This record gives sequence, C-alpha cells and structure tokens, in this order.
Amino acid sequence: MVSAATRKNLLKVRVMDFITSIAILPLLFGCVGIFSLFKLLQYMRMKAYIRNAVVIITGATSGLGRECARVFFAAGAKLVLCGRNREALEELTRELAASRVTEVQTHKPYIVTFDLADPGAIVAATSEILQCFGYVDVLINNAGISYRGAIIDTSTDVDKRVMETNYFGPVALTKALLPSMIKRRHGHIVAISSIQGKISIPFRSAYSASKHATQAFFDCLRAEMEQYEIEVTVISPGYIHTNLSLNAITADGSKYGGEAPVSLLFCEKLLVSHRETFCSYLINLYLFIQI
Ligand SMILES: NC(=O)C1=CN([C@@H]2O[C@H](COP(=O)(O)OP(=O)(O)OC[C@H]3O[C@@H](n4cnc5c(N)ncnc54)[C@H](OP(=O)(O)O)[C@@H]3O)[C@@H](O)[C@H]2O)C=CC1
Ligand SMILES: CCCCCCCCCCCCCCCC(=O)OCC(=O)COP(=O)(O)O
Repeated sequence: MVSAATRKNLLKVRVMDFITSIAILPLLFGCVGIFSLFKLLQYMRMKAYIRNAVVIITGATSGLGRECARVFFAAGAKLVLCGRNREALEELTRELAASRVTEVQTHKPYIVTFDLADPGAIVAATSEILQCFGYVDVLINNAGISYRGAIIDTSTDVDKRVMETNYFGPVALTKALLPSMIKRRHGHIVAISSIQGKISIPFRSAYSASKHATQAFFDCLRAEMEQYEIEVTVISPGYIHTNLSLNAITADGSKYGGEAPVSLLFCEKLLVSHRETFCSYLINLYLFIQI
C-alpha cells in the first residue's frame, strides 16, 4: 500500500521529469545559440580591429610571416612588410595586389628592408617604418632563425648570432616603436616565440635560449605596458613546415640546408634534458597532495 506522502513525492518526480524533458532541448539550443553569437561577435570585433590597422610584420618573405601578410592584407590592414630580401617582398606585394579581395578595401603594402642582427640598421628602419603611415597599431615580431648543433661544438659567435636575430633585434625594434605607441596610448605587440620558449630541446641550445629570453622579455613588457593600454602577446607554436629548418645555422655558423628526422638519440636526450623539470613536477604534485 503506497502512502499519500509517497504518492505526492512520486507525482513531484513525474512533474520534474516532464519539465526536464521539455526544457532540455530549448536549453541546449539556447546554449549553442549564445555560444555561436559570442563567436560571431568575437569574429566581427577581430575583423573591425584589423581593418585599416597599421600592421608591421618582420620576416614577411617566407613561412609564417608571408602567411600573416596574406591574411592581414585580405582583412584590410595597412601593411609594412619587413625582411632582408627586397625582391622577395616585392614579389609578395605583387601577389597580394593580384589576389581578389572583394569584401573589404585593401591597401598597398610598404616594404622596409633591414637586418635584425644589425643594431645600427634597426634605428634607421624604425624611422622608415613610422614614415609609412605615421603610426603603428600592431607590431608582429616574427622573423627568426633556427640553429642545430651540440653545445660543445658551437662557437659563442653562433650563439650571439642567433640571439641577435631572435632576441636583441626584436627587442630593439620593439623599444624603438614603443614611444609612438605610448604617445597614442594604443598598440599591440606580438612576439612569435615557440614551444621551445618554454621547453628546451637538446642540440637547439641557442634557439631555445633565444625563445626563453623572448618569452621572459615580452612577459615583463606586458606588465609594464598595461598602464598605457598597450597589449603584448607571446605566441608559442609547435612545428610548422616552413623554411626555418633549411635556413638553420649549425655549430660553425654554416647553413644547415636539410631536414633531419627526429632520431632516437634526440628523444633520449630530450628526456634527460627534462628530467629535472619532470622530477620537480612530481615533487610539487606530491607536496600538493600531502598539503
Ligand atoms: N616553423 C616552425 O616550426 C616554427 C617557427 N617558429 C617561429 O616563427 C617565426 C617564423 O619562422 P618561419 O616562418 O617558420 O621561418 P622562415 O625561415 O620561413 O622565415 C623566417 C623569416 O625571418 C626572416 N629573417 C631571418 N633572419 C633575419 C634577419 N637577420 N633579419 C631580418 N629578417 C630575418 C627571414 O627573412 P629573409 O628573407 O631575410 O631571410 C624570413 O622571412 C620564427 O621566429 C620562428 O622561430 C616558432 C615555432 C615553430
Ligand atoms: C618527461 C619529459 C617531458 C618532455 C616533454 C618534451 C616535449 C617536447 C616537445 C617538443 C616540441 C617542439 C616544438 C618546436 C617548435 C619550434 O620552434 O619549431 C621550430 C624549430 O624547432 C626549428 O626547426 P628545426 O627543425 O631546425 O629544429
């Protein structure tokens, strides 16, 4: 015999079941709708942010830089393309001009050539960059070189060359462009780092070190620039198939010119190089669980 109270509870459960079954679909669609709307607004904001923005891209002759140039050009940005090879940059501007973009008004890019590893050239390049459109909205520090070699065989000159290109060059260019951004209280500085800015890899010491330094410098910059409303972003990609490996320099400074497969020795050394990190993670985890 079911008591009156139990019957009342059963009724309550049925009513709740009914409400849940009819509410679940609208709720689900509602969430998907809100998420899609959020994504659409984000996309529209991004497009508006880029359209007519003055964007400087270093290392625009190849790989990631070249691809960024295509995307930003199509989005209506006012580009200043930088690199060492004027011919390659001119070819890129011809390609961009020939591409059919119907949605937005596009702008003819400027070209500024300079060597990031030459501190003297950066000062002159900065004033040339600023003369193009009078100001800079976004600086993409993309240019870089890779390095392959054993530390024991590598001359300090090679370490310095990688650091000059990947670290000191972008730092000098950023510092040179900062005053104009601070004056306008507006700007966005992007540094293309790497996973190797967070994890060092054997036989890549100079490259990994330059990317760790990049990560550290631009993290500090982000905190210091907050008061001027200048944004700083560090991007840390994994492997992307570009000319980076081909253009890598070796222990004696010569061009690598090949693409070596990942060897077992490499994997073994990688584990050794991260033994300390791995151990400290385990110790931290242990302490965390204990506390
Ligand atoms: N490809 C990958 O797997 C990854 C790449 N990255 C980073 O992405 C960035 C772009 O690399 P990616 O496109 O792959 O490589 P690429 O070799 O294809 O492009 C490198 C660019 O840097 C320029 N550059 C090199 N040295 C100098 C210099 N001294 N002065 C001025 N410009 C220079 C080159 O121009 P020039 O015509 O003058 O040689 C070229 O445009 C680098 O910072 C790299 O470290 C990060 C993670 C992964
Ligand atoms: C317990 C130990 C854990 C260890 C985890 C290690 C994980 C290592 C991931 C390695 C990812 C590497 C991404 C590198 C991104 C990058 O910068 O690529 C470009 C180059 O490295 C340069 O090209 P090259 O072919 O010359 O090396």
